[in-house]
Amino acid sequence: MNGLEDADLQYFLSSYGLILSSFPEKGRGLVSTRDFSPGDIIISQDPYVCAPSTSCCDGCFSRGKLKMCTSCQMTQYCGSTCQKSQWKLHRLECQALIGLSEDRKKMLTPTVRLMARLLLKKKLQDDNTIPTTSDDNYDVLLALVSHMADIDENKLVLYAQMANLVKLVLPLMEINIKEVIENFSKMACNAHTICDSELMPLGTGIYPVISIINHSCLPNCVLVFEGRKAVLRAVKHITRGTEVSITYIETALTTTERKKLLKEQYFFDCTCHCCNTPHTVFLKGALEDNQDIILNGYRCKAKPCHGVLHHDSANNIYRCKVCGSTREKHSIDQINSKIKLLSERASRCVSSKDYLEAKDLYKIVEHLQLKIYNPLSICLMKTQEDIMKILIALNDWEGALIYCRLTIPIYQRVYPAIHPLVGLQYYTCGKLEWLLRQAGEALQSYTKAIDILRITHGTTTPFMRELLLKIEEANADARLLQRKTALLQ
Ligand SMILES: C[S@@+](CC[C@H](N)C(=O)[O-])C[C@H]1O[C@@H](n2cnc3c(N)ncnc32)[C@H](O)[C@@H]1O
Repeated sequence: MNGLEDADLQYFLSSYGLILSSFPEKGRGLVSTRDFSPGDIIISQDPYVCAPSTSCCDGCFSRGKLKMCTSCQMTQYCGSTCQKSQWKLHRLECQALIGLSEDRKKMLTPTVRLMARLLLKKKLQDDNTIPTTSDDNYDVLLALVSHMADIDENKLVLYAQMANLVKLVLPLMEINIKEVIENFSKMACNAHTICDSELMPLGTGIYPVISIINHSCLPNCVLVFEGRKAVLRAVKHITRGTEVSITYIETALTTTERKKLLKEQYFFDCTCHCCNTPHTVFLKGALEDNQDIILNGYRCKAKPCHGVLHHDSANNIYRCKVCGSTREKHSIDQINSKIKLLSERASRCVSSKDYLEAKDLYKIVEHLQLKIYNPLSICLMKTQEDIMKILIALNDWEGALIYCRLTIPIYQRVYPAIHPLVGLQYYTCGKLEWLLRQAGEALQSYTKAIDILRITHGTTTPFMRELLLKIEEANADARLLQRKTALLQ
């Protein structure tokens, strides 16, 4: 990016209270030039390009009733407004898609379509068919990191194959294969998954300014999506001069796992506060231990000890730090092998919608996990979540509520207090309680949900308006119930 464009971008960012800065160990990043409070929108941006990965409207990413583009039969819209809004770009894409054989169409992954759209958008901007702005131009994209030197050869071969496919899709365009390969590697570490309000993935987008934001495992901001628009909100007080950060990964992982994932996908060694400070936490109010061992470690078998086990590699055993009792490594390995096999079978049953079998299998997995892992471990949380989803699919609200409630203490341990997933789990809990006519409990859960989600999601989206309505309903019902009880006494 040349000096002038950099100055344009700085000018654009200054209107949001942000400045583009450079960090020796991270490259570029965004720093606040004013204070932000939790819930404040810092910046929102439409994607340079985006592509759905599931059945949703290509314009607004909604999932209601959709109509297929009659020409290419590959792009869907919720109505004519969305179709018109995308027409300039889709007109070129549509012409290309019509010319493809059915076999080629099948090879068009969302990533390949995203790249084709990127090249088409650049062409439209080069031809002045659509405007170029300081935050919506190919040059901002060119400045994104690609980590080309770090990518392994197999990945590069894959990117080259994908670049050739893009060339086949756009035969009338002059395609620079090297540039497309580099763009694929940029996508891998800069693109964002577009999710709905309940964090279900809908597609992928490239947001050139949002992509300048660096990662922290304990970030001060959260990125949510309103349709295709990415909205960055503060989740903590951010004082002037502080770097804004988001998390690139699911943080319900141990430090070792997070570091590995970030290194593999984003090519950096995370040195955030969370990764650098060995966490000492309290379990059952008394025991202190390292966060990683609590989240992924094995538990003491001796009752009523709640100790976690430390690996004694010299003797190939696990030893409890609290009571000293031991467990053989091979017996733990045996149980883990069973867990793995049963989880795979259960997951296959879910894919084939055999929920009853899946439920039974996951319950055995849970039983085995409880034998070796401590009750706050991440793997147990994941199994309990799977069981909850299956029970919801089976309309077993009571069972689902029990599992939903079981996961909340683990959510509270693995996520920061203001995290969309914690808010959404309270929301699910509230919905189940409401279905079971537990208005008072539902009101409490909805209130907890809204306390978090008003910060992460704001209050104006349809999803949040619905939640606010649910709270009103639950409130009215809970008061009615109170009055009835008072009359009976
Ligand atoms: C989406 S980009 C962020 C912007 C990037 N720093 C730049 O200069 O354009 C992601 C890349 O930024 C760097 N990065 C992000 N967060 C980091 C962190 N916490 N520590 C070190 N490098 C980081 C890594 O190179 C990563 O692949």
